[in-house]
Amino acid sequence: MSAFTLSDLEAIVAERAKASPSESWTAKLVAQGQPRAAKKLGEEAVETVIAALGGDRQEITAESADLLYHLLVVLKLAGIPLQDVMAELAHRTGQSGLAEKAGRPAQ
Ligand SMILES: N=c1c2ncn([C@@H]3O[C@H](COP(=O)(O)OP(=O)(O)OP(=O)(O)O)[C@@H](O)[C@H]3O)c2ncn1[C@@H]1O[C@H](COP(=O)(O)O)[C@@H](O)[C@H]1O
Repeated sequence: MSAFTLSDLEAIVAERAKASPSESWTAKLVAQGQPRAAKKLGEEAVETVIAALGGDRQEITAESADLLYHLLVVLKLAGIPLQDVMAELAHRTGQSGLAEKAGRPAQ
């Protein structure tokens, strides 16, 4: 199993967002703004749905990777740390310990 995490990818996105748009897809997307990034996210979501319906494991895996990457770009442009999303997910488990661990106070 890979030790690479979404947090690692979030840090890469933050770093590459500062690069020149001519040398980085991330920087290019960020420079084009949220409408373009959100449209790209939508496209990747549709491609993931199509792959899921096709049932090819490799395609589903590749499209899911594209989807998660583009989601992180959209979150970056929205100014929302991944940790906030994880805290929301933890909160939904109803386990206050998990929610606090993910950075959201238990309610
Ligand atoms: N995980 C990704 C990742 N997934 C997908 N993509 C890019 O997303 C782009 C869009 O994918 P598409 O299949 O839609 O390509 P396309 O049809 O040519 O794009 P358009 O015609 O829609 O413009 C491609 O250029 C992919 O390379 C990614 N680009 C970057 N990353 C990560 O971000 C890091 C930094 O990348 P740069 O910002 O390019 O340095 C990389 O090392 C990776 O870790």
